[in-house]
Amino acid sequence: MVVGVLALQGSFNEHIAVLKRLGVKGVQIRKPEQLQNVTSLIIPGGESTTMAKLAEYHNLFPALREFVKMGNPVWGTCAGLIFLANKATGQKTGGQELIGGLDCTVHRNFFGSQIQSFETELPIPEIAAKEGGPPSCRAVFIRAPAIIEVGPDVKVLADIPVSSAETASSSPAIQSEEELTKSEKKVIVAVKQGNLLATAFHPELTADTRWHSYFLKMEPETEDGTSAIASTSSVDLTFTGRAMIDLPIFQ
Ligand SMILES: NC(=O)CC[C@H](N)C(=O)O
Repeated sequence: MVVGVLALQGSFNEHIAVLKRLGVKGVQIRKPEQLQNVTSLIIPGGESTTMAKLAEYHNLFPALREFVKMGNPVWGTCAGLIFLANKATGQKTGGQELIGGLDCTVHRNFFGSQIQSFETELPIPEIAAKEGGPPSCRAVFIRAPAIIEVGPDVKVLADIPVSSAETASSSPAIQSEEELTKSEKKVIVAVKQGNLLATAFHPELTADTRWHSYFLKMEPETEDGTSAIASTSSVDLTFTGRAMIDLPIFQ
């Protein structure tokens, strides 16, 4: 199994390192033709406008849209979530190109700027049910987006009460209460739609490999019907200390 990781900017090496821990090869993707050599793709966090300009420069958008349309498993983390969304609000002047495919509206910097980055314990019932381990994970939000509207075929995997997102209520990014999802003023931070997975936070910056393991199982099964990798229940799930929030890759 070979997983592509879009390597234009951002935390692509961190994703490749987690895949390696799970015994899976991750390859950097910078050119459209490289997508032919992989069956799934991770779009990492970074600076989404910069990533979009680089993707345009390398003429990657048509091939990325085709890759999504073919139903290949694709996981967008943070900026990668923005790439996959059909609609993004809070964009920079002039906007940014999106791949689309994920039937949702994302707010690009919902929680505010870099200094409003935060970490929180996030309940992940679906992931814990499938991957074992604790019922929550340490979620690292860096100048994070959030999903403010989802279509009927989108399954919510995690959300957080806006109040618990520390600065969210004072974040300049929120236009109005109406922008939030209707249910108890929660904001959605992880979804799945068919073979598309999207998280507003960075599992690649923690020691918890369950999100990667969950994504890999979205891969086609092997000939004998087993999943392509073993479960991660034996993996040490303790958090490896302070996340790399100030990394330049997220500036
Ligand atoms: N950590 C991230 O990927 C930040 C994404 C940021 N909201 C942007 O649009 O650039």
